[in-house]
Amino acid sequence: MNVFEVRGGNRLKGEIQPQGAKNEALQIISAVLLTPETVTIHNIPDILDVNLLIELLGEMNVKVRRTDRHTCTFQADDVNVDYLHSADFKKKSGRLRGSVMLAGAMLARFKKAFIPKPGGDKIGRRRLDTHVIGFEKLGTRFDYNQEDGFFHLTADKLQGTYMLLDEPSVTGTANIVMAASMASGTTTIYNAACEPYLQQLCKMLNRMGAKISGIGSNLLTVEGVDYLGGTTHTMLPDMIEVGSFIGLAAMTQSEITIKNAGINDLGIIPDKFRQLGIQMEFKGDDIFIPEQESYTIQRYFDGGVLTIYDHPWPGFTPDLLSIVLVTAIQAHGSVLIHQKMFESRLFFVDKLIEMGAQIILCDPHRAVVIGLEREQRLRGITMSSPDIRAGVALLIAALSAEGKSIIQNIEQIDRGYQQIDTRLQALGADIKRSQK
Ligand SMILES: CC(=O)N[C@H]1[C@@H](OP(=O)(O)OP(=O)(O)OC[C@H]2O[C@@H](n3ccc(=O)[nH]c3=O)[C@H](O)[C@@H]2O)O[C@H](CO)[C@@H](O)[C@@H]1O
Ligand SMILES: C=C(OP(=O)(O)O)C(=O)O
Repeated sequence: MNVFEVRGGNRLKGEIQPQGAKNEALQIISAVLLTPETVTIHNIPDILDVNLLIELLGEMNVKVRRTDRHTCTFQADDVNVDYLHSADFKKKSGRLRGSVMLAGAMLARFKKAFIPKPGGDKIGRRRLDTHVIGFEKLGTRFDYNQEDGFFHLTADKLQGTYMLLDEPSVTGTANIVMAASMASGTTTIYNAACEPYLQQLCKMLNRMGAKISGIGSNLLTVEGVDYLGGTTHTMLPDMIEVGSFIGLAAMTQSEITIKNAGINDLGIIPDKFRQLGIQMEFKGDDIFIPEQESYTIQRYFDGGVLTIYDHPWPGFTPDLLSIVLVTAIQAHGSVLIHQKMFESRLFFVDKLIEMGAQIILCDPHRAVVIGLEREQRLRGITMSSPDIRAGVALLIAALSAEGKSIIQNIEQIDRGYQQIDTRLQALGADIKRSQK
């Protein structure tokens, strides 16, 4: 088992560039199944989840050629649909959430798909109803196998229709859009998710010949086409990494420049960190975060305590709430963190409390952070990373703490952050990966 050994307290300095977006990559790479032609993808993050998805495509007989570490060419001209029945697929696909999105593309092209019991973060119930009901509305039959947790999906033909999604599920919308792109007639998807990940997917599909309008809104119209062709796509910078680096800079009192941050696609993210009192300057597409001795959490106009909560895009992404929470630990003032979507994503605060943070966990969804105002440092401890974002939040806490911390289960961090140890070492962080 790999662990990170962290000695906290160093101020960091320098430039860091975000990787390509993980959650976009999982959609885009699934979409290569929609065409027998070549698809070239740039800025692919070199992380566990994405590498596993690429491996799965290889096992399905998709020709994969890595031209460099972050560029791959895919050609799905001889897909082995039967691989999806194999024990190997069940095992591997169950290790990441993104594998569910193979289904939309498979249905569009082969009228047959499986949704595995998905992996991904164990952060509470993560239902797939929106995906399956959307497919059903397009004319798909499904069979749910209680034993293996697999949905078996088949269709004679996909027929466009109107649908109002039960919730704006990110991977669900991606799946339905991919299936609808090659259905007969027009599909209208209302209450669609509209994260930049999805905007990027829709733009890519349009370049392949799809007819999707309403991109960036919660009302997508997809006119089905018979055939999609090859294309080239470049992933946006990972907005969750950008947010993580902003939080890291504030907690460790560091001066950091986030290069090529993709500012136009960050939505409300910079504003949420500004509400914590963090200063930042946009210089072209870079974000400069100055060293700040202190930062003060804003209050509402009426003096009320600030609440930061998650909401479907363009609201604040749930994937950054753990980072906001940890960043508030050394602020002046208090904030209520309300994680509405996931019911098990806040339990990692136990470790932060053990390190000396002042946090009240009100219930599984809400925690109040009372800032320490840098009057007292956190203490290093041994802890285990429960999910990707909590893992990085703990890493930020450890880098700001006094003494040594050991972070176990770092595979969780590696799922989503590319060589985070070496990249942070380059900024002056004392972090070592070792086997225990
Ligand atoms: C691979 C990938 O892209 N993963 C992201 C994707 O997961 P994923 O697509 O799995 O998440 P969903 O958007 O389906 O929703 C996540 C959970 O939140 C609940 N829910 C969703 C929408 C809503 O308005 N209210 C609500 O309560 C759902 O019931 C579900 O349990 O989107 C999540 C929500 O942004 C992110 O945390 C994940 O990082
Ligand atoms: C929850 C996340 O990922 P996944 O959906 O892959 O588990 C995340 O990226 O924060």
